[in-house]
Amino acid sequence: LLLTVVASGAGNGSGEPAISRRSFPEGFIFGTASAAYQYEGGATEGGRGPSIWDTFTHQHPDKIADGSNGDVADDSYHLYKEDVRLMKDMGMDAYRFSISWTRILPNGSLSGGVNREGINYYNNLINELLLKGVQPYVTLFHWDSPQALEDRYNGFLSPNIINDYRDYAEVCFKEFGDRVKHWITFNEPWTFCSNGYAAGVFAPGRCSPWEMGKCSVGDSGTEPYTACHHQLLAHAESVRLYKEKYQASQKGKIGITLVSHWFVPYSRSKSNDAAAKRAIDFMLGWFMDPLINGDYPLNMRGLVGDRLPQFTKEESELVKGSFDFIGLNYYTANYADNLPASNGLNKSYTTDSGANLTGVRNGVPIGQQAASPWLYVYPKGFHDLLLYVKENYGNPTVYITENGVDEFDNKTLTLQEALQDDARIDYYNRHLLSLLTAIRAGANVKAYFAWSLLDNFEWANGYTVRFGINYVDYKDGAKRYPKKSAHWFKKFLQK
Ligand SMILES: OC[C@@H]1[C@@H](O)[C@H](O)[C@@H](O)c2nnnn21
Repeated sequence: LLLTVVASGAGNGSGEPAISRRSFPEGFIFGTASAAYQYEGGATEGGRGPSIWDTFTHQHPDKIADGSNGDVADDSYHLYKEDVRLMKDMGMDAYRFSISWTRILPNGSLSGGVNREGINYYNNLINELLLKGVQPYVTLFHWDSPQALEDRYNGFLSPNIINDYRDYAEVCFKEFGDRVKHWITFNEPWTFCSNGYAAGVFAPGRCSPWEMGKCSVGDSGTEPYTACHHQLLAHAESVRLYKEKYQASQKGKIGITLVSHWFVPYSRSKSNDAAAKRAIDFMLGWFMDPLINGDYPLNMRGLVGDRLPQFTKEESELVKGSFDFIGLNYYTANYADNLPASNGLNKSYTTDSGANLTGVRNGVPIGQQAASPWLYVYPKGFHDLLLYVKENYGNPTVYITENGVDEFDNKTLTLQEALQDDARIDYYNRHLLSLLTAIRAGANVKAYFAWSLLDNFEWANGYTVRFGINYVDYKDGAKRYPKKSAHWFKKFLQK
């Protein structure tokens, strides 16, 4: 009861960890997470080819809050050893990072050639991690599709990408699989397909003309579903390859990372309960239902109709059960009620669920709003989401692959002031407590990765917000400085 009360209510304010790693089951893994385009920089170094995020930021700087890009970012391409030192100093067990597809295959396809300099970079990073006793958890795709495949056949809108992705994954299994024992095929298909093809605010920036992204091309009512259908099939094909050809000898585990908010009915009514259920089906069920049951949720089938692709019998059997673990990213929660009936003309993923989602009810936010406007602090949602997955999807092995909070980049602060991230300590205190209550209620969670090790390029927000446990001084060679939360984690992680 105490843990639940504290997790849902106040943090402990003092900044001291309310709990520590010793409160968690023996062998529970703690780490930090990152992504190639947000961290590496070296965008044209070492033979790397352009991704759709290079194109998107350079062609549409107006779509990035500060007009910035990942050309240099945190310069982890050169500073990765410093990154490993920081995570080791905190006592982290593992590091989740993504491989840039175009650093390995600059033209996207195997036929375009393997870039040995790219292989070398990731070998150096993996070897440095293992030398310092930190386990690598590798994401194969964190939104940075090869521009060459976008040009050749519209990237994930074409089934051609399934083979190219599988070939790319096989190069990684072959080159790194002797040391990498945890593979994540895709990061958040939901975000890639909704922001990239419905809203049009992320690369490749496609959407219907009336959507907020002001896109020149796209269809928000069909393309999100097509792109993510191909991501699910590419995921399943690469899992089949790993299990048939590599898992026996390499003894690793493979899964996929999904994201979901928790959804609270706006008011107690059957109608709003149903709206909350549609909301989670359209965000989490979109992928969990195929992975667990072999088809999309009934809610989606009923509301999206023939705009939602069909799985063949073989595809359904290939996708169903295609994981050793489910990666889950949790940040926030929304209230859900019903969207007013639409004109039925402007079809879009963003309105198909018929659920109206907001962080505020009668003028009161569901929790403290962070710098990112979509992020409201609601730790109870973490517990409730994990119990929902346990009860509705057979309690699969779950790794929390991201959880975290941001503050604004505030240029009026001194460096010392900018390091005082008490709100982040409170966020982690409360969310780790909530996670512990869920584990004690039977949720099958085996790992937790904090987003993020460093401040980094936050997509359409550029560098205007900071998610790091360590501060990055972009005005001084991306120098790293531990924030107060880094010292908090060092205490929390003491064995
Ligand atoms: O927005 C903060 C972070 C991004 O930086 C990550 O790249 C992305 O995986 C994510 N999903 N939810 N929240 N996040």
